[in-house]
Amino acid sequence: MKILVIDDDAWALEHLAKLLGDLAEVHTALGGIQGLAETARILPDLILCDIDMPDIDGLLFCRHLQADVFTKNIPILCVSSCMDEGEELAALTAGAVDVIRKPISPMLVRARVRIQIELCEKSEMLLDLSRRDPLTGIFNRRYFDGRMRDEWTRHRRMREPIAVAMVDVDHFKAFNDHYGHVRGDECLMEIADRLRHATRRPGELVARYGGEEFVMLLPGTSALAAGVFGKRVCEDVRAMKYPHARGKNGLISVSVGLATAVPDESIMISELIRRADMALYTAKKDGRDCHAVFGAG
Ligand SMILES: Nc1nc2c(ncn2[C@@H]2O[C@H](COP(=O)(O)OP(=O)(O)OP(=O)(O)O)[C@@H](O)[C@H]2O)c(=O)[nH]1
Repeated sequence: MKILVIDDDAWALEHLAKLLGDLAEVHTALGGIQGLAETARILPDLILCDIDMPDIDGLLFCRHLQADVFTKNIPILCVSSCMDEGEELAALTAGAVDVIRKPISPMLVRARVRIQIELCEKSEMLLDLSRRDPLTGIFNRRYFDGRMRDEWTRHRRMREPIAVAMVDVDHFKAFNDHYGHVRGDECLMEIADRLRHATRRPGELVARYGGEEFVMLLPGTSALAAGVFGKRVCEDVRAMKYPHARGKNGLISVSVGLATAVPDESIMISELIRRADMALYTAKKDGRDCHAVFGAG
């Protein structure tokens, strides 16, 4: 948890930093301009900002942060030496979450900062929960969709290939029928864990797409590299040696369909996913426990 304290008065700055030092990692900035630079550099979780500063005042500072998508959600506690109701309202309207009065009461400042830290931690937890699949703990489809959109735009700009792998557990209905749903759930958790370990490179991601189907996002991956990846995923799951009485060779296995594209105006994300799905269908038709790359013969 990083707190940035901004004040044009060096003494007040040091006093506040000392007061909060045991609650979080405290950074300081002398004045609004330095405050903006420090915000961009460290992206703090919480900011305490004096209102009355000669370069950029606290209200303008709040508006700057509100206007930027990367900083608009950082809570700002404004510190004011003015007892004016109008200024307090202006600060709250500009985006501050609360206003602290100078001369500060150390106990009240600490209590207010603690509340904000707790709120930050709770919203971080909720954000994480909203991104995850409750059974397996890996990312869910909604998070995958968002990341895919971001990566698609980035790859389009860089004119680089991006690949998607659809991974489907083989004969899973038979697994459930034979061992029951609880064992089925346990099996999905183990497979998710194995797939998570298979995504090693930065930017790679695995998500539960639904039911017994997983999706993997592979940035900067050509068709050739996608094929190598698909083969390794099948091998990794095979190596689990997870018993499946009605599976191929008595073990759990997966089929993997992959598709790759350099994003441009001729193709949409949904088309890439459809191609990966078609490749998955090919892998199932080829006998399962194998991979297929769309368009690769
Ligand atoms: N235990 C458990 N089973 C699930 C879950 N989600 C989906 N399933 C089961 O997964 C099975 C998927 O069956 P099918 O779509 O027929 O596919 P399959 O039996 O794996 O056959 P192939 O894909 O052709 O190899 C169904 O029986 C679903 O009930 C889950 O969260 N937990």
